[in-house]
Amino acid sequence: MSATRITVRGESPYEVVIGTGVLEELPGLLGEKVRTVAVVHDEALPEIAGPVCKALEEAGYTACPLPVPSGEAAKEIGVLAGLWSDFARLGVTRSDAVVGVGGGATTDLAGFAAASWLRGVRAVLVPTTLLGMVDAAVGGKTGINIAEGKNLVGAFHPPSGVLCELSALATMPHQDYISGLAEVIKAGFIADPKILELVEADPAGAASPTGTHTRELVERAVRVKAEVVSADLRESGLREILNYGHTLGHAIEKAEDYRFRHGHAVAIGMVYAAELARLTGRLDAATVERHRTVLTSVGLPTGYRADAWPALREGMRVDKKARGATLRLVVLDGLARPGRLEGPADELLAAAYKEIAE
Ligand SMILES: NC(=O)c1ccc[n+]([C@@H]2O[C@H](COP(=O)([O-])OP(=O)(O)OC[C@H]3O[C@@H](n4cnc5c(N)ncnc54)[C@H](O)[C@@H]3O)[C@@H](O)[C@H]2O)c1
Ligand SMILES: O=C(O)C(=O)C[C@@H](O)[C@H](O)[C@H](O)COP(=O)(O)O
Ligand SMILES: [Zn+2]
Repeated sequence: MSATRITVRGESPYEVVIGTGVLEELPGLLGEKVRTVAVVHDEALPEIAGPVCKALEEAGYTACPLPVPSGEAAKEIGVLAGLWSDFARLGVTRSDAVVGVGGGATTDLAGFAAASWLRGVRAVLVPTTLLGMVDAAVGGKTGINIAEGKNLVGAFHPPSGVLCELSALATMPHQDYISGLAEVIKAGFIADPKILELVEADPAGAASPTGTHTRELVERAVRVKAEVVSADLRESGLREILNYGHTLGHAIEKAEDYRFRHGHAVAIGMVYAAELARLTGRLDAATVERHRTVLTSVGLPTGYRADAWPALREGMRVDKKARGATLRLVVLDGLARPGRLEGPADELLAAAYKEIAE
């Protein structure tokens, strides 16, 4: 089957290329002026980074592999500083490029390294996880974590291209795969209910990289993300909807010292947001229950420890959608009708948490 191309519009439009056997398209996404390519890759993925470097070398580029720690351990200032030193040693100039190969943690880091080096060099991303393909690599949000909160340091730096080689998904650990499925389901609730129908019709297939509808789920979620970021790159309004479930989700990740999968935290956060919407009369109980059933059907969590509430309430204060002391959450006014809950009272926030507390 030929590759699918989804264009992200904006100041510098770029393509998300989705398919099997698409690595050969990488040079085309880099452009002709580039000479040195810093290939920032998850250290656990030499079998993917190797062919990427080979494709670049064969196309005449100088590919320099730069392995970084797997997972969230990559999104740390020390790792970023190490990359800056590597770029200096390799002589990466403004006409060169960074290629990020790995899951969302790796591409968030690689993207931010590209954004910050010489005030911005070209980045092309090769996501290797479901989450990376449907969400992290698309849209230009890059960054790292600090102890005070998730993604608190970063930049908007859209890539010049995104290459989703679907065969990479075959080796993904199941829990990491369903973590990505949480973001796919998020796209279903905020914008494309057909996604929910596909997951509900075959939860086991949805939770597998070889499911009948894997490619359709990836493409639908990428289209949702591409449409939103094309309209609002810098999150001045519409883009906030992609943050559905993230206000509590990020607080859970922080409380767990970033050792809790992002998608699992977002799954819990979506049920929390749905309960908030129900308690404020926006969402019917059936749609709240639909959150629980669809997430549970693919093995995702929908509740969290009761005693964690004080820490989570505190953690939510650094949410990027807040304005001053006013917390703002994305909630649904109905299926695929995202709205905002502005300045909720503490009692309301606590009452919704009681509904998901275990
Ligand atoms: N920038 C954005 O818009 C955006 C969007 C969503 C999420 N994110 C971020 O993405 C991160 C999560 O990304 P993730 O879920 O991809 O996790 P990840 O990058 O931490 O990868 C998860 C695990 O999968 C392994 N892995 C990656 N690809 C593999 C493959 N093909 N085969 C076998 N193992 C593989 C990794 O080594 C790691 O152990 C979080 O930091 C989150 O904040 C960013
Ligand atoms: O692209 C966006 O915008 C999103 O909010 C997508 C989220 O899935 C993603 O986790 C993002 O990194 C969260 O951004 P943040 O600004 O809340 O850190
Ligand atoms: Zn997310």
